[in-house]
Amino acid sequence: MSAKAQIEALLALINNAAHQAIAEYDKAGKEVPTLDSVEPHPLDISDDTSGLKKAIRLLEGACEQLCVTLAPPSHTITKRTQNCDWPCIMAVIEARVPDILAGHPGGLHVDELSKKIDIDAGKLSRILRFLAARHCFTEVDADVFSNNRLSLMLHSANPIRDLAYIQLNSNIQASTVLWENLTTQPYTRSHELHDAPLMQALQFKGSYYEWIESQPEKRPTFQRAMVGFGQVAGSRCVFYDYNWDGCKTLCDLGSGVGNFSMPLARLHPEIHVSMLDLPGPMAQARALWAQEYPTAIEEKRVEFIEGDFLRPLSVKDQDIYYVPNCLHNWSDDAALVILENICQAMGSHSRLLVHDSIIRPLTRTPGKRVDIDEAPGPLLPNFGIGSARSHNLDITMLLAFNTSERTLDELKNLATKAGLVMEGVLDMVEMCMLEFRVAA
Ligand SMILES: C[S@@+](CC[C@H](N)C(=O)[O-])C[C@H]1O[C@@H](n2cnc3c(N)ncnc32)[C@H](O)[C@@H]1O
Repeated sequence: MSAKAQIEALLALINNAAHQAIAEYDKAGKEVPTLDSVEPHPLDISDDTSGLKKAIRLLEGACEQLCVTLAPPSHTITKRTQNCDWPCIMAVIEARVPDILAGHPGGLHVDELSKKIDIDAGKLSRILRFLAARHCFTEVDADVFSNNRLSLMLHSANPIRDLAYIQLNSNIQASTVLWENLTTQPYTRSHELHDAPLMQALQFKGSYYEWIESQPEKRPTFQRAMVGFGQVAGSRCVFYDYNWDGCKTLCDLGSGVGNFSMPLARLHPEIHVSMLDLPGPMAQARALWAQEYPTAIEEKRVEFIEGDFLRPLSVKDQDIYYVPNCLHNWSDDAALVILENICQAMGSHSRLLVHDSIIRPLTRTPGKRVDIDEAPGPLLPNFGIGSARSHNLDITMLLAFNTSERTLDELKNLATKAGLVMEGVLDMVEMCMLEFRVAA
């Protein structure tokens, strides 16, 4: 296809995808909010966001490919290497600027803001101006800033803020040693968790989870960040897109505080849930459920198990074993041990659901069966920037854990080695859920 034909095709995709996105907002009962709006749209907090996610994946993929095609390459590369979102977002999170502005709906002059947070007004103004130029905060008058749809995501009451904080903190620190980690001993060819760039940067002799366990004050932020991740990844569409009929017992492995288990227990009170995680998260889970869903505890519909999925599991013969966002934290060897432990606990009726981000192929293989969505040409088959989060997560795993996100084939092969057979794949746009049974 010629460049001109590609450009026309991309413009058509952009037009269609934008109209699909508008239709999703309308369907949710309210039209698309303007960027300076501070009222959440029903779709912002909906569990069922697959339609919007599909439209945005196409839109972002096509817009980026169009810009990269038409802009001089020097422009695009320079733009990417001059990314100053990281330090500016970190500064407004640390200074709690969105929290302060929440008390000033008409906006606050930077001189007043500067007095409240003790940061030089001129420097603060430039940081806010940088972010406002990217639609995070609104400059309502010269040097007067107010919150908007994006900046409210960084308010301390929003778990997306915790996700941003955790990711920025670890990625910024780990990035400073990545090159050294890739090229010097003992890190260069190591796949050990304790040799991850972040652990090197922190000079911590252990893995990421040992680091988190060693700092009780960091645990709540991490678990809230996981709530934020579940929201942004649209994980809850699994409640609508998977058939839960017939499930009476479920073991949620690496459950955290129950991002998945609590809504499931509310939607399906007939299911008994066993949550299993390390002692720190389990203590947090008990406290959270006692506060937010005591009925489930009183009715003995939920069990909290301090455990280690790298050891044989005590919870046997469940209808479903559910592993959300966990395998990517482990090397192939360790992930195989986890899968083998689950396989040994499963009965013939049991199903294992692995819910993770999937790396989609960047090449098309004619004749190969495709179990997950593939983008139409001239987009890259993985939707390009439309799938950016899986690749960002892949690099985040490299930085913090020395591990990776996996392709569908890589996950399938690991599970086969563990004695499992894949029964199906649920493509949830950003995440995938793979269903397995024990091999006969
Ligand atoms: C990325 S978080 C996912 C949390 C939750 N499943 C979610 O999706 O929000 C991974 C979880 O695995 C837990 N974990 C780490 N090592 C573990 C182990 N050896 N045994 C059990 N859980 C573990 C962590 O404490 C953490 O809660």
